Parts: sequence; C-alpha cells; structure tokens
Amino acid sequence: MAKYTAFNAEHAVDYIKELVKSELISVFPADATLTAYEFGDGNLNLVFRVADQYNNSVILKQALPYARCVGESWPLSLDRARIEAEVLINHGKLCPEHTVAILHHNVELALTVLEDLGELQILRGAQINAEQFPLLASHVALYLSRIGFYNSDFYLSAEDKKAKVSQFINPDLCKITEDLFFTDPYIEHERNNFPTELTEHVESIRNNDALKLAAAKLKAKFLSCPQTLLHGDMHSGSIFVDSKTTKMIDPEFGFFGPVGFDIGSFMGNLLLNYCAQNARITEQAKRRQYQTHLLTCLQDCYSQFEQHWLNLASSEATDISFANRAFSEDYLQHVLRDAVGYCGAELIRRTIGLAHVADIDGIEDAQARLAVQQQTLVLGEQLMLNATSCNNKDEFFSLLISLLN
Ligand SMILES: Nc1ncnc2c1ncn2[C@@H]1O[C@H](COP(=O)(O)OP(=O)(O)O)[C@@H](O)[C@H]1O
Ligand SMILES: CSC[C@H]1O[C@H](OP(=O)(O)O)[C@H](O)[C@@H]1O
Repeated sequence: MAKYTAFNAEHAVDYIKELVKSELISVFPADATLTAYEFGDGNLNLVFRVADQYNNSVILKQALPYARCVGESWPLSLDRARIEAEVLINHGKLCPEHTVAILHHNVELALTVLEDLGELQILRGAQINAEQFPLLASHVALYLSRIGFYNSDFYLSAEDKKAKVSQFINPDLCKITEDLFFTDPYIEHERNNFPTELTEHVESIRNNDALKLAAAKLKAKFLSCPQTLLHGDMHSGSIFVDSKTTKMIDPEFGFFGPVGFDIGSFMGNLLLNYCAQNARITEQAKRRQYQTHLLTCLQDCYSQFEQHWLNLASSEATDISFANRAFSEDYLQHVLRDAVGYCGAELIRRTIGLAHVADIDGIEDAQARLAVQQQTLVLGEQLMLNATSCNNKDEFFSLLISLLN
C-alpha cells in the first residue's frame, strides 16, 4: 500500500509510467516519453497534465490534506478524492456523455487519473467572453435529471439507497458548503470578502430576518434531505464545453442531498454571468442578445430537467407510490422552490463570501463592478425571499424576468 505523499511533476510522471508498464491505462504507447506540469486553478487540489511526445495526455488530480487556496490552516480529509472518484463512476454509468471519464484511482494516494479535456473550454471563461453554447441547456438538463432520478427513491430500493447514502457521507466538504453558502454571508465572519462600499448592503442582509430564515431553511434542507447523489459543486468552473460537447468535472462535493441544489447552483452561475455582462458588453444590442441567450438557457434547462424527470418517473419508477403522476408533480414543485432558493444563495455567497467568480471580480472598472455586485445581491435576496411562492416554472420565470428588468 503506497503511503500518501503530495506529488510534484516528477512523481506524476513516475506514477503514470508505472500504470503504463502495468497496462493499467492504455492512453500511451510503450515507448512514450512522459513529461508533466501542475496547472490547477481550483480552490482545493493539485492538477497535473502528463503528456507524451505524440500529443497523448491524461490529467492526474491529487487531493492535498488541506484546502489549497487557504493552506495548511484549513485541513481537509483526503477521503474527498475517493468520493470524487466514486461519484464519477456512478455518474459516468448514468450519463457517460456528460461526465469526464475516470481512467484510474488510488485511494491511499488520494489521486484520480482522468481523460484530458484540454481541447474543450471551461464554461466560465467562455461565458466571460460571451460565447454561446446552444446545446448547454439540454446537456445539463439530461445530466442532472439522469443522475438525480436514478439515485433517488423513485428508482433505488430503500436498502440500496441507504447503502449509497452511507458510501457518500462527505462531512468535510459538506461543511464548506454549509458555512460558505448558508452561514458566513449572514453573519460577521473573517472569511467574508467584499469591498467597503458594500458594507451597508451587507449589514442590511445581516439584519434581514426573513432572509436569514430563508437561508436557515435552505441550510436545514441541505443538511437533512438525502434525495439524490448530487454533483455538489455545479458552478461554471466545473463544466467543460464546446459547440457540441458538455462534460462535468470535479464532483468532490458529491453527497446525498436535495435535488434542487445542483440545478439551483447552475442557474445561479448563469445569472452571475448575466449580471456581470452589464459591465462587460458595452454595446446595448449585443448585450441584450447575449443576456437573452443566457435566460433562454436557464429556462430551457429547467423545463427540460423537469420534463425528463416526469418521463423517467412514468416509465422507470420502481416503487408504485412514486409512479403516481400527482406525486411526481408535487415532488418537482418542491424541487423548483429549493432550486430557486439555492440559486439565490449562490448569488449572495459568490458576491460577499469567501469564494468569488471571475465573471465579476475580473471587471476592471471598480464602479461598474460595484453596480454588478449590488445587482447580484438584490437578485439573490429576492430569489431567496420569493422561492417558496413559486408554484410552477412559469411563475419562477416571470419572477426572474421582473427582477432583471
Ligand atoms: N479532465 C480535465 N481535463 C483538462 N483539464 C482539467 C481536467 N480536470 C481539471 N482540469 C483543470 O484543472 C483545473 C482545476 O480542476 P478542478 O477539478 O476544478 O480542481 P479543484 O477540485 O481544485 O477545484 C480546472 O479548472 C481545469 O483547468
Ligand atoms: C474553500 S472552497 C471554496 C469553494 O471552492 C469550490 O469550488 P472549486 O473547488 O471548484 O474551486 C466550491 O465551490 C467551494 O464553495
């Protein structure tokens, strides 16, 4: 059993060489000369690209025993690498078209070897440049409905479901979400990060009892509602795209939680980009056209997600109680309300909490950036406050359009 050590590029090459020699991966020929470099830009882990002289390559991702963005003062369990690998295996079986392929994993070394998606782009960077992906909505809807449905009580036996819930207990990373999404933005906390000009607005959030109640309810549901095996971190940095392809990476925050969390996080990131474009695209017609595309993407994604789920429930539900259409509709109404609330929470935490988004932080003009931050806070507040009044998706879309105008 290999003892854990944090890798450098040389370790990464040696490790992959051994896999090639033992024929455990088939990406490289036997005469491959391997080189590696580290290029991780996420908050938590090391990411190496290992390549040969023929342009073949793989990604080696390794967990550190702490959060990379903060350092050793924030220890984190290495078990997150096992969770990430096992979520990728689970989601890869259910939706291989939209899940990065896992080629190998090693629990002791807390590492995974993944297909290299370097020919695609990370969605966040592409959306900052206002690039459009017409298939994104349907791909995300398919992925979230399939992973959601087939890991839920609609499909799994009660026994199987309980075994899977226990397989994916992920306390360290859930704690990050519990703190960063639902606690920190509503209290004074050293992890929070916002410009002094936002202080008055932040104080109004901290003094808003209705908003704090909404945040507490969303947190309680996140803690105690094991509906399905979530991706757990469905932001625009976890999605690789091109005009025909969409692939999800990085499900290390995966655990059994509320179905609405992933779709709410995804919609929140579309809206963060929507607001950021008010300061990025100067030409009004161009800006309107791009923002309409984002809104259509959000609406199509939610509508298709809901439709896929209803179809799956009528054809694949294994429990007679859940095969009932009225039950599915009631279940999805709650999913919608949760998703709207989580979407609002994502907007707020990405504006004043620890982890921001480049869509907004990269806006050079400080005044323009501030105006965007004010907008994302108001939008987030209103979505959280009105989430439970949304009876169906059309009411949600009308609410959203009224808030964006
Ligand atoms: N399969 C992959 N193919 C190509 N690049 C990848 C792949 N996985 C990760 N990366 C690169 O590494 C970066 C960080 O990866 P990520 O899984 O998000 O790490 P973290 O868990 O630290 O957030 C990504 O933004 C991307 O640039
Ligand atoms: C201290 S983790 C902060 C933040 O980072 C995670 O995203 P990623 O690992 O993709 O960079 C996640 O969204 C966490 O909330």
